[in-house]
Amino acid sequence: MDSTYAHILDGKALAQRIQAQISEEVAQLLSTFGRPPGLAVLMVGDNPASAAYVRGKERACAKAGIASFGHHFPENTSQTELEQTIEALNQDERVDGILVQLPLPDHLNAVSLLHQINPDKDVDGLHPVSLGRLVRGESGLRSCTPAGVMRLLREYQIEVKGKQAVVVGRSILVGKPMSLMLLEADATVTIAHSRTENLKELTRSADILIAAIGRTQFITADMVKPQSVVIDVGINRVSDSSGQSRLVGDVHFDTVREIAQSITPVPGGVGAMTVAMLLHNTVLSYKRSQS
Ligand SMILES: Nc1nc2c(c(=O)[nH]1)N[C@@H](CN(C=O)c1ccc(C(=O)N[C@@H](CCC(=O)O)C(=O)O)cc1)CN2
Repeated sequence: MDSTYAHILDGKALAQRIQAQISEEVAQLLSTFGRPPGLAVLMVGDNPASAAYVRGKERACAKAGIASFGHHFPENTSQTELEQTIEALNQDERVDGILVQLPLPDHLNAVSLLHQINPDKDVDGLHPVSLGRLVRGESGLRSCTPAGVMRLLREYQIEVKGKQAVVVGRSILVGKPMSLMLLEADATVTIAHSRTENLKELTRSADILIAAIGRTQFITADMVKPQSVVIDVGINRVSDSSGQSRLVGDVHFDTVREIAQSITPVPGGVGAMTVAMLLHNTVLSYKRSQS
């Protein structure tokens, strides 16, 4: 590796290692308790990106020996039908985890559906009870993407305690839980967003910068503190001049890697960790139901 470039935090390789460990654990749990952990995924419509993520989750479950129960609904499905399905899954003893793939079509109320999931099966960590446990620092199911970031930082032995962390983005899926998890790990946390004034001043103060703003290559080298850790949560599909499409993050990787100490790539960084953490949460929920 050229020493002037940042160290690459390889989420894909780490996710594969975690998933291999989960497979071994699932085999043991199956022989002890006589059934595998189960994950139900609800998907509405045929958004191609969501369909690809759901397929990825189902493939990962199959590889780990986790039973997956796919519920794929047409675009015009009603709120009531989804509520009834969630209620049935809440009662289903084969199902340890339930998730609603986001985003949902506009006519559906995602928040109300997420509230209906039994918090003990909330493997996406998006139910108010799960988020409340996070706020209080109690153990519980943590949202997958920020949990994946924390695991990456831990595995690469990146010190979080006492560091200045700036999270750019305030979504319920990433920005808010990410900030709370960093706080839980004793970082000094600032949340920035699209309305933040003097954003560059803030991001340049970050020892750990989390980009989760949903804007293609928004974080440029002049916004980054030299020798900092840059975590890119963005996933944006772009087309080049020849019409070829590829994924890029919220960070301008080619320039930022010249000044950061460590950086996650896109693809191959945080995204892969999301699925590994989902499997982790499903197994955690299963083990709790057996004890
Ligand atoms: N209910 C949920 N909906 C959504 C979530 C979520 O955590 N829960 N997150 C995203 C999408 N997502 C999982 O659902 C997800 C995103 C990215 C990846 C991933 O593996 N990315 C790879 C690239 C994959 C590719 O080539 O397309 C990477 O970054 O390396 C997995 C899952 C929104 N919805």
